[in-house]
Formats: sequence, C-alpha cells, structure tokens
Amino acid sequence: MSNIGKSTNILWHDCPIGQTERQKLLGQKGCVIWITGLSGSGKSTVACALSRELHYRGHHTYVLDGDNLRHGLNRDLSFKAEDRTENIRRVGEVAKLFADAGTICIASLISPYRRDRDACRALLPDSRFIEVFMDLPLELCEARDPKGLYKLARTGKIKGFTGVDDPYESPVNSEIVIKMEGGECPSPKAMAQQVLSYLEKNGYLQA
Ligand SMILES: Nc1ncnc2c1ncn2[C@@H]1O[C@H](COP(=O)(O)OS(=O)(=O)O)[C@@H](OP(=O)(O)O)[C@H]1O
Ligand SMILES: Nc1ncnc2c1ncn2[C@@H]1O[C@H](COP(=O)(O)OP(=O)(O)O)[C@@H](O)[C@H]1O
Repeated sequence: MSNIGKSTNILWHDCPIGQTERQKLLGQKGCVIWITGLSGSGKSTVACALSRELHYRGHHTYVLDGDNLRHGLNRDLSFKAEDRTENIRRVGEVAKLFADAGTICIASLISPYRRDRDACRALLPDSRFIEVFMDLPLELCEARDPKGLYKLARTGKIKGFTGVDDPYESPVNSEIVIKMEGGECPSPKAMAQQVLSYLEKNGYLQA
C-alpha cells in the first residue's frame, strides 16, 4: 500500500491484457507526439494533417488539441501560469493513457513552459514522447492571426497572451523541429511528412 498524491492506501491493479497485446492488435507502437509552439504557428494544422496521413495508412490516432480540451476537460482553467501548468499536466496524463492503449496520440498545445513539457516527457519512458517544436517566427504567427487574438493582445484587450506579454520557452532538445526553409514555411503536407518519416524511421509504425 502506498500514498499517492492526496490518496492513502492505494494499490496498483494490473490487467492480463496490456500495452504489448494492444499494440500487436493495432500493428503500431503507442506514443505521444507533443506539438508545441506559439499560437498561429500551425500546431493544429500539423496535428490534423498527420492524423489524416496516418489514418489513411491504417494507423490508429487521436488528436488532443489545446483549444478543444478547454471546451471540456480543462474548462475550469485560465491562462495564468499555474493553470497552464495544470492544463499540460492533465493532457500529459490523458496522452499517456492513449499511448498505453496503443494509440498514436497527437497533442497540440502551446505548452509554453519547458518544465511542464519535460514533466510530460518523464511520464512516458522508452522514447514514447516525441516533441515537435514549431520553430516559426512570432512575426509570421502574428501576421496569420486567424482568430484575431494577437490584434486583441496588442491593443491590450487580452492580457497575458503568449509571445506578446506572456513567455514562451523554446525547447532545446526536441526530436523534431519544424522551421522556415528558404524564407518560406513548409506546406502542411510537408510538415506532416517530416513527422511521418521520423515515425517510420524509428519503428513506431510497427508493433
Ligand atoms: N492568453 C492566451 N495565451 C495564449 N493562447 C490563448 C490565450 N487566450 C486564448 N488563447 C487561445 O487558447 C489556445 C491555447 O490553448 P492551450 O491550452 O494550447 O494553451 S497552453 O498550452 O495552456 O498555454 C490558443 O490556441 P492556438 O492558437 O491554437 O494555439 C488561443 O487561441
Ligand atoms: N504550413 C502552413 N502554411 C501556410 N499556412 C499555414 C500552415 N500551417 C498553418 N497555416 C495557417 O496558419 C493559421 C494557424 O494555424 P493553426 O494550425 O491554427 O495554428 P495553431 O494551432 O498553432 O494556433 C491557420 O490559418 C492555418 O491555415
């Protein structure tokens, strides 16, 4: 018996059907592809393009998108630092369950703090956490501004907006970095292909 968090007398219960058995059934390795970057950097676009490519190739995926999760699981959280930390912690735990289920889980959240992302990485041993850094300039993200949020942040109508008056800590050890090439942002298909190639090369697309 051990004490976990605020619970006492907690014992882990194992099941005979585990991750290995589920992976065999699905013909893939359960993992988490964690896409981090500024608002407007293309996180959701890569997540959806990658999910589509994998799905067409017969792989089981699930996208956990920051915006969408804030409609339900994380609807009680704001954008202050401690709530962003709790947001990432919860999504890291959910993503871990998806990976344990054998799914290729694609999480796309700003996740601005290095410590929070690293805590999610620590939840997933055996290289099952693959960080994708959308290393695109703030100027590009701001020029895109599909939701008009940068404009609201610049005029002070939104406070604490990432990249404007709230921090973004760039990753230093991401498995995959998506960046400008020859002054241009790669197409969504090319960005997805970059991740797909990594998964293929490193054996994630077989059990
Ligand atoms: N203050 C502030 N800062 C940053 N982003 C804001 C803010 N307020 C609202 N939004 C919108 O919320 C989306 C980011 O949610 P996340 O859960 O990914 O953020 S975080 O990881 O907790 O930082 C983000 O979506 P994306 O543009 O898809 O990144 C914004 O549309
Ligand atoms: N590779 C790309 N090339 C051109 N436009 C893109 C690309 N990726 C994303 N976009 C556009 O940029 C905007 C922001 O993309 P989105 O995926 O919503 O970013 P995020 O999820 O990081 O906020 C959208 O209008 C999207 O269509």
